[in-house]
Amino acid sequence: MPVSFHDLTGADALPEALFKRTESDLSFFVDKVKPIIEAVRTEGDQALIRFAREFDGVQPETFSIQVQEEEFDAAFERVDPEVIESIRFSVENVRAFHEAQKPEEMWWKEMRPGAFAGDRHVPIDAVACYVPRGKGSFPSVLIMTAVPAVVAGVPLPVVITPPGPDGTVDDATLVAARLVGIKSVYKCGGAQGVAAVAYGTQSVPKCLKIVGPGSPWVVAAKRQLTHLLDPGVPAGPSESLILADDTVNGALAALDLLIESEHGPDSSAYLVTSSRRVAEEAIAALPGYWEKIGDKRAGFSQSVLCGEHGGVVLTRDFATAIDFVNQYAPEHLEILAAEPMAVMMKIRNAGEILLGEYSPITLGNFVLGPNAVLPTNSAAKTAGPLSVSDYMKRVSVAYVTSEGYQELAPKAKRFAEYEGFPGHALAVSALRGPLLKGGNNG
Ligand SMILES: NC(=O)c1ccc[n+]([C@@H]2O[C@H](COP(=O)([O-])OP(=O)(O)OC[C@H]3O[C@@H](n4cnc5c(N)ncnc54)[C@H](O)[C@@H]3O)[C@@H](O)[C@H]2O)c1
Ligand SMILES: N[C@H](CO)Cc1c[nH]c[nH+]1
Ligand SMILES: [Zn+2]
Repeated sequence: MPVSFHDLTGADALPEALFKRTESDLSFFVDKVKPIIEAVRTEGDQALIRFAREFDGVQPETFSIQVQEEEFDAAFERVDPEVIESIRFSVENVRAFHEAQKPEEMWWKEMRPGAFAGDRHVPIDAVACYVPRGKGSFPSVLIMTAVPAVVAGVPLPVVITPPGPDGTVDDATLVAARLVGIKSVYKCGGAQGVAAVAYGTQSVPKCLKIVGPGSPWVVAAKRQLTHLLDPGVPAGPSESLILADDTVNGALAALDLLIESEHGPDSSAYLVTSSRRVAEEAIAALPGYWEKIGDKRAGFSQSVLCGEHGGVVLTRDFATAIDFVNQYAPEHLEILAAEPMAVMMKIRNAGEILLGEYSPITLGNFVLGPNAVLPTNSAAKTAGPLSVSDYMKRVSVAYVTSEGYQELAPKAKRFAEYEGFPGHALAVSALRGPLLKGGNNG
């Protein structure tokens, strides 16, 4: 299968079609998730068990939706100590990054003499972290979604994730949950999992917000339930751009192009370069890499890189390659260039930017510290990575003294009269003074 090659050296404009993701059209999934959501709303746990059997192939007769203590213990027994060590390492870095990012509990400043105003940051009461498990298992996503919940101080952080056919949650995901400090893990994924935390069931607590990436089933359900559940950073199928200038080894660019292309056929991944040599070296290197990653992942990577949502883009010059990045607004961007920092300053739209040959996307996905749950489908034009602030809301606070009131009240009264609100005006009129504990100083 040939790698999709888009030679834009003669093109006047960048073709819109290249900016499309599989997520762009969710109509098929939207219709299909409606009855699933309705079944969870009306039947609760019974529907979750039925869908776990239907969509996740769960076999055992008895099946507890909530993960039990002994299941966490058994997971620690089964997971390779080196994997546990990598999870610990990741948790440490991700926690340190998010602690540094945590907003202060409260700030305020004196706006005018005697008039103080600021913000308090208050954790959201209950947040669900979605950890996917379809085409793979994602303990790293548990870390990325649950660590900031714990750092933010969310009173009820819960994890939902699809069960495997044996009715258990992925072992490493349970190890990560315990190391992060998460106690409540529920075996439900897909649209039914999203519906469970939106409505609450006999086992699953109702949450106010859901964070974390997922398949189109998950994304479609989140969109249907926005009136009940804040859907958080829009994170769909993984996607990446590798931006390379003419100083780069094309085989290295191809190696890093491979990374996100192996997630699934719904992913997107392009190498964008103004160097024909880099493009040709990359295209030549890919088949050798596919041979090394097994049939399943090679199949996913090929369907992306040889299909409509990936491949190699050759632009007429490097400025056009940078334009491509800004219009595409990728989830992950890796810059391979002689001066990656200088190039970075020209990028306006990307979820994350990894700079240089020693910062492959893999490091960011797993262990570096920044959050790897990032906006997909061009949402990076307006949104950023998942962060501690996503688990908190701001509450404005203000306090006005008698002195401050004297200056503010007449100005506010004029506004109220102009906007036609006599009640607002009355509250700051001379009527107020005699009603105050402090006497007639209104
Ligand atoms: N943006 C990020 O940070 C990030 C990180 C990791 C993964 N991802 C993306 O998340 C996605 C994970 O998807 P996944 O499939 O591996 O796991 P998933 O858990 O999101 O989806 C699997 C679930 O989908 C449901 N489902 C599957 N087929 C169905 C059907 N025919 N009808 C109804 N429901 C069905 C089932 O409930 C199943 O449990 C991928 O697209 C991957 O690229 C993104
Ligand atoms: N690339 C994903 C975010 O788009 C994160 C991840 C987890 N595991 C592998 N990759
Ligand atoms: Zn990845």
